[in-house]
Amino acid sequence: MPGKRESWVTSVHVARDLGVILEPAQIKQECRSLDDSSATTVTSNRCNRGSRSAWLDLDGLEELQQKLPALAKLSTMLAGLPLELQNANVLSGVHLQVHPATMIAVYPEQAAAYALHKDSYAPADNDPATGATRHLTILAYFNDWRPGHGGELRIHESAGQRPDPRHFQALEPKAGTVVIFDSRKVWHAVAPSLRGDRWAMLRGEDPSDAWSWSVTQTSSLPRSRAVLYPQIAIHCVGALLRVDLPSDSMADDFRSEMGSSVGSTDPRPISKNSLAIGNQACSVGKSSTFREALHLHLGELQSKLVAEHECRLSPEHRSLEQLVESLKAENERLRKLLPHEAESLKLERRDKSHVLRDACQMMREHSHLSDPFHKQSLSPRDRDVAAQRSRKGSEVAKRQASVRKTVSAAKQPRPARRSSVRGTTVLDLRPFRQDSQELGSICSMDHQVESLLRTALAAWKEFTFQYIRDEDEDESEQEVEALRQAAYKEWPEDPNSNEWQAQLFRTDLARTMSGDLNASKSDRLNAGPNFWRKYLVTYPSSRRRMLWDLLGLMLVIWDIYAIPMNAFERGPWHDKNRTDAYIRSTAHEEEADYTEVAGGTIGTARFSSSEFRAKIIVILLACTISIKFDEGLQLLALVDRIRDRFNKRHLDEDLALEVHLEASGKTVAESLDQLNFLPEKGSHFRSIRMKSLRILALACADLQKATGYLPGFGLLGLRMDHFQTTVIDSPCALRGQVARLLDPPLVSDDVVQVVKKNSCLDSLTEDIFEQLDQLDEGAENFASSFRFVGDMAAERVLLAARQAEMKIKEKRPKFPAMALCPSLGATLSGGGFRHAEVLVLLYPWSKIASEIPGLPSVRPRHSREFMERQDMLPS
Ligand SMILES: O=C(O)CCC(=O)C(=O)O
Ligand SMILES: [Fe+2]
Repeated sequence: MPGKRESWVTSVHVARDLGVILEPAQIKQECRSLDDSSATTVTSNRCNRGSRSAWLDLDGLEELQQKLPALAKLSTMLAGLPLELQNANVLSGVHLQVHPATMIAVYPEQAAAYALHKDSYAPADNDPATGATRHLTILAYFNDWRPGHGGELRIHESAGQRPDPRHFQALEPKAGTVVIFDSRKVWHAVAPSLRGDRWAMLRGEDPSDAWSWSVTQTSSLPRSRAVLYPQIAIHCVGALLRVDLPSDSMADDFRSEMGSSVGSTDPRPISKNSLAIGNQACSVGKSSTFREALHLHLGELQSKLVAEHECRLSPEHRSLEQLVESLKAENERLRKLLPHEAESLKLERRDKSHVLRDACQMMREHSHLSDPFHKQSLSPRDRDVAAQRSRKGSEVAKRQASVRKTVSAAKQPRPARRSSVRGTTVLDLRPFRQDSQELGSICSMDHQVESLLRTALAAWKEFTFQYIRDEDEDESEQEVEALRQAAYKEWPEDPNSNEWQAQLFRTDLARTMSGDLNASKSDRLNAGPNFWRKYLVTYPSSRRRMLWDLLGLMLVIWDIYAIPMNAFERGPWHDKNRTDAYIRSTAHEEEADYTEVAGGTIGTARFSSSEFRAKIIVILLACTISIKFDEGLQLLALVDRIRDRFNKRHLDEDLALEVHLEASGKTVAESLDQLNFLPEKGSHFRSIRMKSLRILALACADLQKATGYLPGFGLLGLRMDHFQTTVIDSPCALRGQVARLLDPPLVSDDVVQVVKKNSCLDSLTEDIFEQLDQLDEGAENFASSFRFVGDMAAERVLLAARQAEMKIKEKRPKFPAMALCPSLGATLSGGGFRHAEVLVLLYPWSKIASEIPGLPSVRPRHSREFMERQDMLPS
């Protein structure tokens, strides 16, 4: 039965946690030996970059079994799946053939990825060599995958013809995961593998009989028990095709398999996970046979756990529901009993804490005696003690009755009511609510007894507070509060909240059971090495506590605001005396808006500090940057002016970096008039340079995302042609070319230089120069990287890179030109985009890609209205 999921997900079926069966360690070892012996070759596919693969031939199975037994086993297991699926009637009439070979592929660390694709573009795009149209893709993984390792299989949404590159479901290539999908429908990609080599086994089956095996041929393959498992797991976890097991004999098989894997003959442990999967399967699966099998599995597992935990629950108390019922009855009984007890307690009101303690002790005694577990488990000696305690209890009652007689005008006790008294303890049944299923009963007996008593005590306490409140309405609040706090200290509500408190309680319980009712309070409080901790606990609804919390909240809010603001250099908006400050803040906002528009790419903080709201969108077309503005005329004027002066100065040169501007509202001349622009101050050009790095980084991230992380996309590189450090009359401080660079070398994290606003420019230059100088002529695989935050550090990076390059050119004229490739680093803090960390790679300006293939419409996320205004809608 198909599960109710989004249509694009239903056609992908995933089975996880088959690790026990897949034997990942052995498989991986064999994979490595395969790779080491050069049996793998580089995959020839224009979407696939860097992966290597090999084919395992089913025809030569015997040889394969000898050389690579684990791979052979997994391969036949996967090859057997179509037959199993066909037997189970889940292929809805399609008669599959089976490909006679299985592919094994490795995506080496940081060196491979697979762009968005389908495995079959039937019917138009048949494999020209064979005419085959692949129908079913089967993948199995055996990697020790952890978050951050990359290499996820991305299943993209593809409602229409074109998949949405930003909308996908990522599946981790973890050991034990098997994925099956329709090769003709499902668009998918493999994210770059970031850590460790990523291995996968892949089979593609198709219905054409031109060259493949018939499905039934696979029945002669060795049917290891593993063939059975993925199918079952697929049935239950995916909740998709059909849930009945195909035949009774298979169900029997499964049962016996389960039995043997649970029993002690199998050295491999049944993990908690397999139980969780089982549970999930139970609720999802509809197959009675399968459920039976699972119950069997759970039953055995449970008895194993029970044995392990030495749980001595008698059958009649197994069910927690029963326990709760008896507890409720007990509470009811206590409730009836309490008004009379309270009547006598009233007499001793002068020392209420004392009363409370006595009451609690009585209660404990009571609960202890009526607890079914104790009756059942008490030794004869314990029973004697208990009987003694019971007599003692009735003595107390007698004493209280006699006191009661001496009160001449005893009032009728008020009925206990659930009043809204502040601080009333709510009856706490939490330990019992958690899990009423079989597994719940495996919780330790100690805990149940403790919970039972604690709940009863809570009921008692609740009543006592009510009573006090009812009787002493005239009594001052503080007194009641003091009492409550004393009680709170003595009887913490949650036994698990604090180890020490739990220990205290256990000490109490032990004392109660051994008859030592007179143990003094101070004795108990001083028990344990951490007795002073109680002084740190404040009653939750006390004013002191509330004040404390408020103070904490304010500090947290301040930190959220202040830390990102102070961590880096101060922004120009702090400088009230600078007349050009507003230009910079506008420039800053422009970037903020850019990020907002690019929100799909980077979760950003929006910064809006002034009325200069600039709407900007950057579209990268080949080597031209177009900037479209909506508002923000000051910024517009600034950029316009930069361009004008720039062009005047460099009439004779090609301008690789073109800036197209469009404005609405005032004319440029009008804006220029408004622009209080002081070029000699110069420092705001830092932010312009920084801005160009950031915009490049953003554009690159955006384009990579829009093209589905096509690894072939490369990086956007900036080549500095002209760089002016001291600005005299020209605001043009940076001139360069932007291009897409292919095959940028990878740099490992540990050689990244951190550049600060006060880093020494000369030594930075020297460092880079030395690195460059060590390289061979025409070196292409060189890369140096810098990490920094803020305009001043950006200035240093640009200057140092430029100076080092000039220096090396002087010494070695043939040295290749360098490019800077910015990308956004990890710490995009709350202080705004200005404080985003930028990572800049410096490497040879080579292998330039001339155009970006299939450039998608930029930012489809943006509102239609805005796109219309910006002429962005496709005609
Ligand atoms: O390895 C993977 O996860 C998928 C590989 C793939 O899509 C392919 O080879 O067609
Ligand atoms: Fe694929």
